[in-house]
Amino acid sequence: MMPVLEITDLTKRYGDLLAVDHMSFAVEEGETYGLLGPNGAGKTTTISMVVGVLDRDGGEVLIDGLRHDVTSVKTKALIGYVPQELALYPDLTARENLRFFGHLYGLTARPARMRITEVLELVELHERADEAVTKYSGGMMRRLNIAIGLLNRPRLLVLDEPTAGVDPHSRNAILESVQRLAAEGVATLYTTHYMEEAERLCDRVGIVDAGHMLAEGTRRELVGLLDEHDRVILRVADGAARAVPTLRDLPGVLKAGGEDGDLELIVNEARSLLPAIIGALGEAGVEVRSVEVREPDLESVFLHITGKALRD
Ligand SMILES: Nc1ncnc2c1ncn2[C@@H]1O[C@H](COP(=O)(O)OP(=O)(O)OP(=O)(O)O)[C@@H](O)[C@H]1O
Repeated sequence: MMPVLEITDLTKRYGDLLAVDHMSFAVEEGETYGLLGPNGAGKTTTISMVVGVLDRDGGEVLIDGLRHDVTSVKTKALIGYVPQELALYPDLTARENLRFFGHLYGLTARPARMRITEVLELVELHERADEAVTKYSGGMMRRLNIAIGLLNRPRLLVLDEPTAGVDPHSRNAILESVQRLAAEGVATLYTTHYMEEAERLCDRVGIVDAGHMLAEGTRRELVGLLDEHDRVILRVADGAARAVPTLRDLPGVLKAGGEDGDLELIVNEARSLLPAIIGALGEAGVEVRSVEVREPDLESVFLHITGKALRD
């Protein structure tokens, strides 16, 4: 299958600064790809070149296999771009804003009306669509900005830090919209410096720092780069030592130990093993009081690769 977006050796200089250095990756249909990196890593510069608002100094961008740059009209029509800055008319209602932008995109009245209803529902603003945008919260404005980016039914949706600084309700609405769009086959390129969000939303993540793509893959693949495993810590009523041999025999348990009221296990995949662990303890007559799972995460991966924390 041909990827919706394929970039090769994308490069950008600002004077002496190599802001993006031979960046390459691809995003498939229905895939959500996250660029994860700290401020200044080059995420915005990369996606500005991807969408064609910024000239590149080197490399190639293909959208649906077609060469794409700042002057490409045909490929630009395949992209929905939602920048960090809001571009809205505050005195108009959400629906009027959408009508205005729909007109700019060349949508005629009837299809526009239908599409506007669809995108309003997608970002969960339909109930407040006829209020002036001045009355909206920051998160609602961000959702309206996304709705505008969706008007032209993009094949590729590009979102630059869409949840930065928004309230939890809007954040959820945004993440759910992206998930629904992915189910419809939209390819999404997403930048964030929130590790949890990249983990929850993205099928694959590219870890970037100082203009470089340091590693990419699924969460599992990236965590697999670490020499770390999941850890399960159980607090039990009594008989901890008695349970240890039983636990060691469970498939997927690499190490088990315990004394007093605590048991600690090193396992392959904690979440899928928990029922077996708790079941085995029950059979051994050991009562479990609490369970804690510690999994290595993308933050640990970033730390491992760069030697520094993702957030300052
Ligand atoms: N127009 C510009 N002129 C000069 N330097 C720039 C320009 N735009 C960005 N830079 C620099 O390029 C580097 C990458 O910036 P970029 O905005 O792409 O990073 P980012 O990962 O998107 O960070 P943020 O999350 O803060 O947007 C930074 O060092 C930044 O200071």
